Amino acid sequence: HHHHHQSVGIIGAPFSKGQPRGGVERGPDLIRSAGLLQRLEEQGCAVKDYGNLTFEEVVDDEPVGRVKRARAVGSANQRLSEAVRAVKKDGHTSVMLGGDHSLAIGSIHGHSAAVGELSVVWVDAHADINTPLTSTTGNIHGQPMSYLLHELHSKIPVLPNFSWVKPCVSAKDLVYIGLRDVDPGEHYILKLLGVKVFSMREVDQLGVSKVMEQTCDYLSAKVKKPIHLSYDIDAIDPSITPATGTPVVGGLTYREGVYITEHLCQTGLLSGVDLVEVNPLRGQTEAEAQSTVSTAVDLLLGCFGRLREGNHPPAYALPEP
Ligand SMILES: N[C@@H](CSCCS(N)(=O)=O)C(=O)O
Ligand SMILES: [Mn+2]
Ligand SMILES: [Mn+2]
Ligand SMILES: [Mn+2]
Repeated sequence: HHHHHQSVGIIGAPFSKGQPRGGVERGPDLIRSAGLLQRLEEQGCAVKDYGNLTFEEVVDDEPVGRVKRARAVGSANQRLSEAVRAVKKDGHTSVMLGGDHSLAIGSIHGHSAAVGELSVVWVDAHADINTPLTSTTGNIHGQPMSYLLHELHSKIPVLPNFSWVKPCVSAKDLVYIGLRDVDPGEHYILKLLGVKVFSMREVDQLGVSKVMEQTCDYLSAKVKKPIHLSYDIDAIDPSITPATGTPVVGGLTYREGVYITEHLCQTGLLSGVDLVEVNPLRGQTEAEAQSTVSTAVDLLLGCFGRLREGNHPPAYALPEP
């Protein structure tokens, strides 16, 4: 048999209705064709590709209050939740390739259905914690965390195709890294709930290694829980990853971005990963799309044992003359 660092289950979620810009649904296949699975296997992972989910067409998905495309988003995430739960039940670390960040609703919900309580590390320029009533855009990719937190449950109105969503994360088990574009309503929520936040100011002040040290100390202060890493490619500076829907200057360097995944990998607690918001149509050139996709691949390889010092297969032996 072979030594396997990790057993990885890949789910493609080609979904874009959490936001208005076409192209983000191309993320899963672009990340695959950039060689993700082959590279994971080369570094000693066992990889199972569960393929791309298909989502039901929803007609007449009229706004509910300000919330846009609720029926499509609710339906897609219910399907994703089932799929992630099954991947976890098969014993893999789940990797959900987006698609927009509204997919974190299903991914985290399904992960928690399989493993129970978990910690969430949310790496993003944005907090994505608007409630349906604080959101000014109505785009659900800016709201996913609000549906998942126990502490916000009373602030969530009834939405069509959302009745299946049960809050499953406690505010004390959530850590943000990379924030630099947070709405007033979101900032109020983060302060009210005392959510742990390492904004880009803290990244500058502490450096990424201290941020990761403090993140892991904070999350394991009481009970070590499986970690769900929800990585929005727009956490990285747009000079590196411009092909995304809501780019914000002053982001993480490539090196900081990879350090985050390398560090979480070595905790041995990484249990589910999202990689979202890669949108090739938002790049001005093919090269910009390629840089964005290849960075996404490298971030994922860091989650599963790749080290910049180099790697070699466990069974490696020098060739004899
Ligand atoms: N805060 C804004 C922008 S949220 C950006 C969503 S994402 N998933 O981080 O790209 C909103 O609520 O629409
Ligand atoms: Mn062995
Ligand atoms: Mn974002
Ligand atoms: Mn996001």
